[in-house]
Amino acid sequence: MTPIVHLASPTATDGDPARIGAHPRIQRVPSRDLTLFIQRAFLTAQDCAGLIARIDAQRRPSTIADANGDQYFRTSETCDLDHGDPFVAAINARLDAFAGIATAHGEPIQGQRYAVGQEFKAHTDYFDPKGADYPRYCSVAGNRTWTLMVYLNAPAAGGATRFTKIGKTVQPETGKLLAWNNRLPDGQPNPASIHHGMKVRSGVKHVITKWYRERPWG
Ligand SMILES: O=C(O)CCC(=O)C(=O)O
Ligand SMILES: [Fe+2]
Repeated sequence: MTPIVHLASPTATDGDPARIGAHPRIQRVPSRDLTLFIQRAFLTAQDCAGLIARIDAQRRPSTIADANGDQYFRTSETCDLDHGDPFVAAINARLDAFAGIATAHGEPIQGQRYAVGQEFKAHTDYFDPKGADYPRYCSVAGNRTWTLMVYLNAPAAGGATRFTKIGKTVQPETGKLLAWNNRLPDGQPNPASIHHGMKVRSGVKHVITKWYRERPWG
């Protein structure tokens, strides 16, 4: 079990790279074009196992916005984690504390599961403001701002995350967190945040994804 830690909920509406960069054991990926942080062992193996069990119990086919005609663009499965579950709520509080962003600005955590051959081709997490699905996904809460993603395990082969524009590939590792800003300093979407969840070659890969919004969610 995750110890119950009472974290003060942050009040900021956006992530602050200086604050995130000051966390212990944090690494910043050198890039002029993207603010991207890595922290190994953000979650324990026990936390990860608890999340994997919940994801496996509740999964559905993953979806994308702005369908592009490629039915193999995102072939994984997704789980909408239940935030009424105290275990999930505790992990959510830790993600918010890490991001330094008010809980109200976060979407519920999702789990993603990739079997052999499954992937999520190169995409951005923000919604294209000119895309047909933008009003549907963004009219209330605005666009996505920061992404936090945690690998829950390391598949036997494959499943890296490749940031194609900045030329950085991150290997899955149990409990390793990635955090990046999907926006430029002026608030516009940052195309250099494009990334590819590469095919799993052997084993199964699980991650959680946590997205923050410009305005409160829901
Ligand atoms: O699984 C990965 O490595 C990337 C996942 C991802 O990019 C997403 O869910 O938006
Ligand atoms: Fe993504």
